[in-house]
Amino acid sequence: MPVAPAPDLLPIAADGQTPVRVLTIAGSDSGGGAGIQADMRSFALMGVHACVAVTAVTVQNSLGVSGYQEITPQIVSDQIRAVVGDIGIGAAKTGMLASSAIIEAVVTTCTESGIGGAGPIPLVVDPVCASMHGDPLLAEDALDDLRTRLFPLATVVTPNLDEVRLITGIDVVDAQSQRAAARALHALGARWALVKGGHLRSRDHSPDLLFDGAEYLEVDHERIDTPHDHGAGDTLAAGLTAALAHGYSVPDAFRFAKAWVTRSLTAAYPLGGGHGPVNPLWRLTGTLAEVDR
Ligand SMILES: Nc1ncnc2c1ncn2[C@@H]1O[C@H](COP(=O)(O)OP(=O)(O)OP(=O)(O)O)[C@@H](O)[C@H]1O
Ligand SMILES: Cc1ncc(COP(=O)(O)O)c(N)n1
Repeated sequence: MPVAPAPDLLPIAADGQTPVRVLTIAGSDSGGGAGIQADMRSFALMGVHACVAVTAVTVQNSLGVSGYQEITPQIVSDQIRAVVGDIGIGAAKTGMLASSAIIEAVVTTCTESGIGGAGPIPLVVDPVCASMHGDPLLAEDALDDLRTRLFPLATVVTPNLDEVRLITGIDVVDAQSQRAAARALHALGARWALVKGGHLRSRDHSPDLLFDGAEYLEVDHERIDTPHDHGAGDTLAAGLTAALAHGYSVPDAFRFAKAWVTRSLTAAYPLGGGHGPVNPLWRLTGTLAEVDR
């Protein structure tokens, strides 16, 4: 697959005034490291205006998630309609969706709004099932709706290896099983499947694999030695979403997003007594060229 070099930085505003807009449909993290808060930090630093449809409010810190309150499906749909109709968006992403009822509301509203599927607005689906601490963020009985209702709408799905196991039953341990997982995810209806390698804990690398049903594209990076990787998945998906909103192809958006999250991992910081967040604030003084990609 021929791939143009990923942009070092995304252009700030197409017309010099109003930036490209995106929509994140996700949960709030009170600790400020993942979910909507991770998305907003990255989007702001990528020069993208982010609209938000909140799905749930989690009670969370660096040690874990102790509870959450779902937003009603009607209010989730209303948030999406309100911003798509007035502000207009170039791409959207989903994160924590919590329940079958919220998945159904998101699928219905995205479909009628031209988001994902045959619509003109690309949709990145990060199928969040649990936090990095293992605390559930999706009802068990909603897994099938994620697979059968949301995946067919996805331009790209971005599961980590735990989510791959839940969704496909495949245990990814090496390059061969990572390819098998990508094929299984693509067969569920996503146009592109991105199997993230961050949980291949035994490896000294973190290879991510993208598949469009025909060809594989792997973008790898040496593992960064840090326990502070909270929000890494959201940050990768935010990078994809921003680049897609700018009109980049999925492979180019992937290369940009991988460089963005890698650079944000190198700048991650300790916070509280557990896992600190990845840190896109490097963008204020640094460049993507500072990571070897
Ligand atoms: N230690 C690391 N060094 C380099 N890259 C990493 C590391 N950990 C994760 N990544 C990269 O970060 C991105 C997110 O991957 P990961 O598989 O950890 O997803 P995730 O579990 O959804 O993230 P998180 O739970 O941390 O939010 C991927 O591009 C992955 O390769
Ligand atoms: C609201 C919300 N969304 C997503 C995650 C996943 O992020 P992580 O895997 O880093 O815990 C999270 N913990 N909280």
